[in-house]
Amino acid sequence: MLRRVSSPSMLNQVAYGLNFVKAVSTEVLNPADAGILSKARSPAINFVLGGPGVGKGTQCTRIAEIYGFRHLSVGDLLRKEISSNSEYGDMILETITKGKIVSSEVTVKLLKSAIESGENDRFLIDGFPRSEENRVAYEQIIGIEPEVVLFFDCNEEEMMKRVLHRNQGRVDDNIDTTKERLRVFEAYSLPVIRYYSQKGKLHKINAIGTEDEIFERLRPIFAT
Ligand SMILES: Nc1ncnc2c1ncn2[C@@H]1O[C@H](COP(=O)(O)OP(=O)(O)O)[C@@H](O)[C@H]1O
Ligand SMILES: O=c1ccn([C@@H]2O[C@H](COP(=O)(O)OP(=O)(O)O)[C@@H](O)[C@H]2O)c(=O)[nH]1
Ligand SMILES: [Mg+2]
Repeated sequence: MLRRVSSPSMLNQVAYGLNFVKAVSTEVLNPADAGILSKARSPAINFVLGGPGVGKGTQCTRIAEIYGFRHLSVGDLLRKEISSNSEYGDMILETITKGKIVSSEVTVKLLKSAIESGENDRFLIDGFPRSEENRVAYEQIIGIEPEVVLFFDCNEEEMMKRVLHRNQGRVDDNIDTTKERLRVFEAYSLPVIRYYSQKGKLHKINAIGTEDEIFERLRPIFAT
């Protein structure tokens, strides 16, 4: 169970230059919880990164099914919060609609409970961390080093085309929000990708091709 304290945020949001939505709660996770999952276990974590519409969700579904991972789309976790009328729902909807990044305080809390729930201990975390600030918050609160970080690489024209053809009724799948998501990806997510590249954990995948072709590029990473 996460407790909260009302002291100033332990995450130096300004230092990471994030444009936080003003309405976001100032509550923070208690540092006493940092790095500790409440169940005595050590899950295996893999991150799946890439711009909007690049095919993260599509490939995660396949990898999860064939190689027995639990697929956690952080975007889906946030959308569930909106539809369940949680206290954060309005703020999350506003942030997603603008194509910005939701506060780590909320995202990491949701991710932590999702990791703690269920039986499967091997995770594909899809679409997170989206910024260096997300990454640092994850390290402080969850603290499990990812084994593999996938980066799906694709040109912006193709990503825009895929988003606009996605047809899932998402508030953010329109030209203007997707332009902003592409800008946010470049400004905030690429530094995370560079970080894991420098750590030798990054697997860059060419995301151009058929779904089958891309899955074949992923097999060698997981079929060990
Ligand atoms: N290799 C591919 N070629 C063309 N379209 C694709 C490919 N992979 C996925 N798509 C389609 O592109 C859209 C975005 O895919 P999705 O998996 O939701 O991406 P992401 O999770 O990265 O935003 C979906 O409509 C999906 O069916
Ligand atoms: O860790 C995350 C994951 C998602 N989002 C928000 O949720 C949106 C949709 O994310 P998702 O991963 O579902 O989009 P995709 O990249 O798959 O199109 C993003 O643009 C962000 O506004 C976020 O703030 N933090
Ligand atoms: Mg997705």
